[in-house]
Amino acid sequence: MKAIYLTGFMGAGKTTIGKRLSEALQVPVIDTDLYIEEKIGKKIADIFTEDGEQVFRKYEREYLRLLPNRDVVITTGGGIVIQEENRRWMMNNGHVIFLYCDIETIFDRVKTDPTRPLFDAVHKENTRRLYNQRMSFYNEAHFILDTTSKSFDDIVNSILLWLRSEQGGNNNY
Ligand SMILES: Nc1ncnc2c1ncn2[C@@H]1O[C@H](COP(=O)(O)OP(=O)(O)OP(=O)(O)O)[C@@H](O)[C@H]1O
Ligand SMILES: O=C(O)C1=C[C@@H](O)[C@@H](O)[C@H](O)C1
Ligand SMILES: [Mg+2]
Repeated sequence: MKAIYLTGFMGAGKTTIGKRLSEALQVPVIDTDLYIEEKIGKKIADIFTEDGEQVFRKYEREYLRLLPNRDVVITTGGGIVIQEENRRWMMNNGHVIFLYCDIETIFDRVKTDPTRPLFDAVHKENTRRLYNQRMSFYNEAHFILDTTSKSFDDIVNSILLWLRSEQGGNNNY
């Protein structure tokens, strides 16, 4: 099976769905944010404050290429799609699945959280702007799934059905 890249805005459910999907498919899951934190030995929030967003984006771009591209679920950072070369890499190397979620639902899901430096739950207009700016990038996916009012089980089942159709109807993904 080609790698599955789960994309979407902060709070869209990438980590939660990625874990369940990896269990269903019996392949490992790798989270790009956690991978960077382990390799650099710093929390994302500290990379942003100490080194700046551009340095984080460089790590994101470089490490994406080092990850396996078969038999794996990769849950990506919410901003991975802003770099064109990342979008191209993922589209060429795996199944890109965009977990869409309405922004107001995202505000309900994600409260103020210091681990997400770009998520501003106080000045919501900043977060809405970021969300709108990125939408066309997220939409460049192989499969777009609206998760807004769906349960975790429904989301995972929809992805499995789509994967099966991509593989010509067999279950070997
Ligand atoms: N479909 C859903 N229904 C209800 N709650 C959800 C759904 N998807 C995600 N959530 C909740 O929203 C929160 C954020 O989910 P999660 O951490 O999986 O998102 P994420 O896309 O990985 O976010 P980030 O980009 O910030 O890492 C969690 O508390 C999760 O339980
Ligand atoms: O949406 C974003 O730009 C980000 C999302 C997180 O997953 C982290 O990758 C980081 O906080 C940046
Ligand atoms: Mg996550």
